[in-house]
Amino acid sequence: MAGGVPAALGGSLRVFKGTFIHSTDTSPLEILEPCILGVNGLGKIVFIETVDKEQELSEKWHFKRENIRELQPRAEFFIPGLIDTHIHASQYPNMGACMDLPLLEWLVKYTFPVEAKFKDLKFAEDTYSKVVRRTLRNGTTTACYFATIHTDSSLKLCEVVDRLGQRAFVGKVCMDLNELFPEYKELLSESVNETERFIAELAGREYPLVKPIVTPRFVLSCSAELMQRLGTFVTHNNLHIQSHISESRKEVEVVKKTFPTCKNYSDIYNRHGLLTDKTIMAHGVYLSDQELELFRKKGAAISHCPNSNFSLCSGLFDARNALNHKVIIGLGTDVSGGYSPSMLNAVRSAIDVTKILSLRSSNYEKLSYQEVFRLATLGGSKALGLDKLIGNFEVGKDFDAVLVKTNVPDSPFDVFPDDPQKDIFQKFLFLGDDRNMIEVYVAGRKVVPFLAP
Ligand SMILES: Nc1nc2[nH]cnc2c(=O)[nH]1
Ligand SMILES: [Zn+2]
Repeated sequence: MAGGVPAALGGSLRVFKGTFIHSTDTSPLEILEPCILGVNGLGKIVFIETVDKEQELSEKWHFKRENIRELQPRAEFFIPGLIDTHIHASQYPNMGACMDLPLLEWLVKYTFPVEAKFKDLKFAEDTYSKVVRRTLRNGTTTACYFATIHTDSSLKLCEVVDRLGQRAFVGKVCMDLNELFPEYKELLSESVNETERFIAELAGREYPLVKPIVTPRFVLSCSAELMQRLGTFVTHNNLHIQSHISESRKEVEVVKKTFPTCKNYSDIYNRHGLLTDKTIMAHGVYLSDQELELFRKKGAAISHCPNSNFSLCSGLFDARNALNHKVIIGLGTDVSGGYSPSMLNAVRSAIDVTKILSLRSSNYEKLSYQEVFRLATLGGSKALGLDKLIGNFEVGKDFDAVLVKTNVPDSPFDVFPDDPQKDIFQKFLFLGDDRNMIEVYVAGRKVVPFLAP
């Protein structure tokens, strides 16, 4: 135990000294160096101050100098845990393959068949262990997962997430329509009842960091009655919701034909009670300004999934326009529409998108790499309604963090003596990978290197 703080004050205190890099509401990139940060036994940040306060802090918090974990100057720094606001754990077997078709054909040929396999609990357990370990070692401390329509296997994902120490929302997928792959769908009543069972059973397990999220797949997979029943259910139980919206041109066209009396795609979810301040919708590539305005009014968020939008040739999401409309934005990998499980890849792809958009109109205001980093951390926390708890290194928040080391033996990039800290960070963002993420913490607990086999 570092310092010897009485258990009543939150158990053993851990103290880290070095560089901390994060975002705030007012600044997309703050490099806090050198700083000293304390984490109590409950995993909460209890102080973060400049090092000149060390003496004062050690008296107040009763820690000794020899118990401080000192980071190597320049080569090591902490960033907040990365937040993947949209990932299909059940599509992990296809990750990196099957990207030769547009969305609607891709779903039928590759995606529904792989998801159907999760009826088998053993397959689910093996696959879910792989995906959670993969995301954790890539610095994803919080993930918002889609599972499949199978309740018990969705609960298995919750169990694996809890065992490995990640923070997550997990959704049992709801879908009562699937003409083109009828083996993979539920009856309307089944979808509602099993969602209720999933939520009740998950609550009973009392996993501290795993929460349920109601998951109608998207408009084309759900009958109006299913959406209505889920909408009523979330309203009564104040639950989170995730789905897909306005991802590809073809999809938007079919949706319009299916709901001819609705104003637009967003209006369909809204009329069924599914667009709330606890909603996160993936993609939103073709949302109109009027729809973005509705998102802002409702407090609903968008998960920007640039790799997927490229890989399935869906389109280019204009994050600047959405931010100008004051819509909350997070970043998502959308595995396996997106081929990478890494949020660093999501950051790079989002930067590519903003640059491509700037080529199309002369005074386009590109997102900076700092702003995109903020989307991957603080933005994600807001999109999931967790910004009081995580997203940056503020006192009172949980310590969800990644310890980055640039000079690991097989580092994918080189640092030069004249590189300022900002450039070292930028090199990590553009070139780093899991080899550089030597420790990952969730709620103060070190979860990488892994806790469990
Ligand atoms: N990218 C993506 N879009 C969807 N729309 C409905 N289902 C899906 C899915 O699994 N992936
Ligand atoms: Zn998706």
